[in-house]
Amino acid sequence: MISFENVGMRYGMGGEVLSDITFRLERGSFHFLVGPSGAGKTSLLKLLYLARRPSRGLIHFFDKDLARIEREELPRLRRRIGVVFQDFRLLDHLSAFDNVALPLQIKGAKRIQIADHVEELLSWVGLKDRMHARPATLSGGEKQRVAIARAVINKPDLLVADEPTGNVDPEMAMRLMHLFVELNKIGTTIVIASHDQHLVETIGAPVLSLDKGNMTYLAGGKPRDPDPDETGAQP
Ligand SMILES: Nc1ncnc2c1ncn2[C@@H]1O[C@H](COP(=O)(O)OP(=O)(O)OP(=O)(O)O)[C@@H](O)[C@H]1O
Repeated sequence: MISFENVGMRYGMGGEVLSDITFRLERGSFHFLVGPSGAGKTSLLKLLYLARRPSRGLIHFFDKDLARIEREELPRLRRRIGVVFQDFRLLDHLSAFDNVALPLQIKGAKRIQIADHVEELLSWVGLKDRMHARPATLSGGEKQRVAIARAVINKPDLLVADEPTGNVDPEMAMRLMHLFVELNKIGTTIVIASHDQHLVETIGAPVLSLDKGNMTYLAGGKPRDPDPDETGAQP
């Protein structure tokens, strides 16, 4: 579904922050993206959610050559991608409920369906009581859960998440992973950047590993559905 061939990326006139990146994401696959701070994970995710274009190499996106995709076509493609940003990017003037409802409203869903669905999802991520709160009054972990709910509510074709469990406790991290695994089961292709080695090992999905802008290995594995009650504690 998505392939990178010798892709390089730089910011402005700076040096390459990604070099010769080659990999393939099959439709419905689930990968973790790991690597030390500054390795290029967020930069690679930006290419994946079409926020930036590569400075060299070939990217096929939803089986189309990215270089041939017209600028006007990009918003339509972006609507097929759910993104959990590292800094959440919630809309401050909207409640948690309205932030999560937004992708469904844009899609033209009926109000009653939106209400049921948003409530169900916010309850699942433990925010039933905080539904009407504005982002400014939410903790970091609460904001992160709103951001995740907003990214998954639409059942996107591709979900890209940057450290989506960085601000929550191990029990909630497992619960959120369960959400991603369930989404993956119904066909969403998933890429999650994470520093949490325990989580990566517990889920057991294949791993894309970056170091200083180079992809160092692609390890195998099959994502396992975590028990939402699992605490994530080390044995
Ligand atoms: N907007 C930018 N302009 C210029 N350089 C940038 C920009 N964003 C990131 N970089 C540089 O690109 C390199 C890769 O950064 P990136 O944020 O992709 O790494 P990362 O692996 O996601 O790091 P972390 O785990 O700390 O989030 C770093 O050297 C960083 O300084």
